[in-house]
Amino acid sequence: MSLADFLCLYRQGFARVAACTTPITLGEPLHNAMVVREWLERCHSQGVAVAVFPELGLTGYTLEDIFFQQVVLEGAQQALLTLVEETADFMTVGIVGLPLRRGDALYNCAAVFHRGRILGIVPKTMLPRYREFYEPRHFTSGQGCSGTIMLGGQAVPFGTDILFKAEDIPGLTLGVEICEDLWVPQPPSGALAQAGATVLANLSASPVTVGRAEQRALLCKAQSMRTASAYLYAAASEGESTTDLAWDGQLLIHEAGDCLASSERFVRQGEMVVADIDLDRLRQERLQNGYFGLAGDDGFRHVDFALAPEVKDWGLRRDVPRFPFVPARPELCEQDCREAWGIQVQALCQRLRAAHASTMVIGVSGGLDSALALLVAVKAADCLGWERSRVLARTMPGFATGSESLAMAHGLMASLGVSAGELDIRPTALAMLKAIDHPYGRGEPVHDVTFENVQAGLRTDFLFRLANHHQGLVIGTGDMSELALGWCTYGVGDQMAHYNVNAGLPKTLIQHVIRWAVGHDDSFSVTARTILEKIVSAEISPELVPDQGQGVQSTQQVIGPYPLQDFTLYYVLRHGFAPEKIAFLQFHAWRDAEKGSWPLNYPERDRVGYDLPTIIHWMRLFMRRFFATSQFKRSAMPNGPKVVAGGSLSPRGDWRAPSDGTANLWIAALERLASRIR
Ligand SMILES: Nc1ncnc2c1ncn2[C@@H]1O[C@H](COP(=O)(O)OP(=O)(O)OC[C@H]2O[C@@H]([n+]3cccc(C(=O)O)c3)[C@H](O)[C@@H]2O)[C@@H](O)[C@H]1O
Ligand SMILES: Nc1ncnc2c1ncn2[C@@H]1O[C@H](COP(=O)(O)OP(=O)(O)OP(=O)(O)O)[C@@H](O)[C@H]1O
Ligand SMILES: NC(=O)CC[C@H](N)C(=O)O
Repeated sequence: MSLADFLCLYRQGFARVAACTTPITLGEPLHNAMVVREWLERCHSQGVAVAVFPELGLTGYTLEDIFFQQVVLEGAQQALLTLVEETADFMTVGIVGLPLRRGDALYNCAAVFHRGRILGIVPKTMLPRYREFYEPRHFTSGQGCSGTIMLGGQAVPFGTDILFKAEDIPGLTLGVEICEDLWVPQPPSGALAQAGATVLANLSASPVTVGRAEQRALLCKAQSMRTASAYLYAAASEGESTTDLAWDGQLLIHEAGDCLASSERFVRQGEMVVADIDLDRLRQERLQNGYFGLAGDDGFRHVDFALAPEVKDWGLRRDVPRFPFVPARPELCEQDCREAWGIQVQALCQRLRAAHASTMVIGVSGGLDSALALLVAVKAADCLGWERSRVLARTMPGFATGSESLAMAHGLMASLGVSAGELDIRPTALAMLKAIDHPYGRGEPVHDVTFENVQAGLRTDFLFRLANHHQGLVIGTGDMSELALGWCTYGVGDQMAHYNVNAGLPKTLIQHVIRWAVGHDDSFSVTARTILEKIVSAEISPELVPDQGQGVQSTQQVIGPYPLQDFTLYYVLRHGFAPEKIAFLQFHAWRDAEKGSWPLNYPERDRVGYDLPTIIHWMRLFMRRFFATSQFKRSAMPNGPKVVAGGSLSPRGDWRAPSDGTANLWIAALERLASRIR
């Protein structure tokens, strides 16, 4: 095992796929086959596992009654055999379209071939006969077909019940359908996917009309999402007859609802799109929802082949976002922020009404999380028609509170028109430290976890008693990343609240939601905006340990950079990926600060890269804290809404796990990886 293994996409649960459209000459199968051969050679040299070409591409789709001419049918079959022979050295599985006679019926077929062998023939099921289409005049539907066909003296599997499985690439199983098959209420690919096909290939000859490109994209996107699969679509282009129609050669690759690649249309001389699909993602998705792969005796035939890709760094032809919780595209980021904000406010309003609360109580530190929670509280008050003075905001300086934070907390509270106040926790904290005989109580500079938690605990204590006193609810501020890492003080501490509006938001999203909210809500003043901009730009710190020349206590120096930890959280929580896979993705996303896009407004100074050892270092810490030491805090966490599609950590919702587990398997996997790359 080496770095090349680690970097090889085929060792990390990916497969490279392609959709191609080639120029054809109507009724000249051998010529067309040799063009396909050239494109397959390109696919092979780029490490492509599967390449799909258009419907009836060896002859052309628009031959009409010429399909009944013997020389055409014999020529097509011969062209296929020649193509298969001439591509025998290629790693790529080719899928081409041609008419094939079986008995006394003619079928519109897809031929699937690999390393000199025809793996199977799939006939088209749904034959359109409306408007511009006349397929039943020439072809018989393959519905229910399950047999063989003689090709080049060999019996080849023929039917709509075939799954093509790469025995050496876990999760790479191919199912095939043809054009109209996708346009019907129940496309054959639905059953193919349920029986195990993860990659669905569609050979198409779809004449272009105004608006049809969007319809095709919609169908491909929806089918890939519904079937938790990769959907490859290749439409016919130049060379098809324009007697009554035109041909744009649209190419699409979707994965579970995401568009990974799409082509220019109306190009000449053919085109191809390539993308690396995440087979692990598809398999994990299926494992979680339980609708797939019910049994081996499902009535489908399985044709196995060995892909045998060369093990090397083929690169990764796929965008891996740095921030899985924060889209880099500004309009998508805006959309997510608007949704998150709406969810937080709606959820809080409902709880306040149901609990017949008279006030909201919140501790405001001058930091990021309490700033967002305060904004949400203010907005909920506005929505419920409450005076903002019913939001009881308190800043509570402790032993390490900086003057900047204190000033920002006061400024923020004042600018929002809430009922603001200051509660100095130091005398009570000192009394408590003395009472438990802590060295700090005797004047010694001992700043251990007890010292920290006494402060965090007393703040919470004050807030809860204030809430009792004013018939209020304590609004929690802790975010999802802190919950993932156990970065909060349990029970009598910031882990507890009556209702936590931030529990579903990862730290990397919070700054964007704050920016969005103040930018889109006129009820927040210019002063509030200016203060919030400063809060968003400040170093993240719990301010529990005094600065003694070592600088302000930095959260990310202890628990790692939040961008990396949120990245790991997303893939652990949403996809259940193994550490090595997450490291591979993280490496691609974060290794080069110059490459890829950054979210709008992301500070220049934070645009950094991380090498693999650093990634592994922080992932080790994540795995230990997430799996071994912090679940007990989540198992007892207060109510609060799920916000992001990546998941939530509620023990009543997305994440149910034992409070006494271990992280040994994850740590061991990371140790193995670390020793390989050393
Ligand atoms: N499985 C389990 N089931 C039940 N209880 C378990 C347990 N494992 C440990 N425990 C108990 O829990 C204790 C540990 O939990 P806890 O008392 O919370 O203490 P702990 O997690 O050790 O400390 C809290 C940490 O969070 C940081 N913090 C606090 C507040 C705010 C922020 C912020 O930036 O937002 C950060 C703070 O700097 C400190 O490092 C253990 O000492 C043990 O007594
Ligand atoms: N000085 C303080 N005054 C009032 N409340 C505080 C103070 N310090 C902490 N808190 C409360 O405890 C919570 C956790 O503290 P912490 O400082 O970790 O979070 P934060 O300042 O809101 O945001 P960040 O984690 O980004 O610094 C705060 O959100 C706040 O509700
Ligand atoms: N060749 C076909 O089956 C084409 C029919 C399909 N409805 C389309 O327009 O794309």
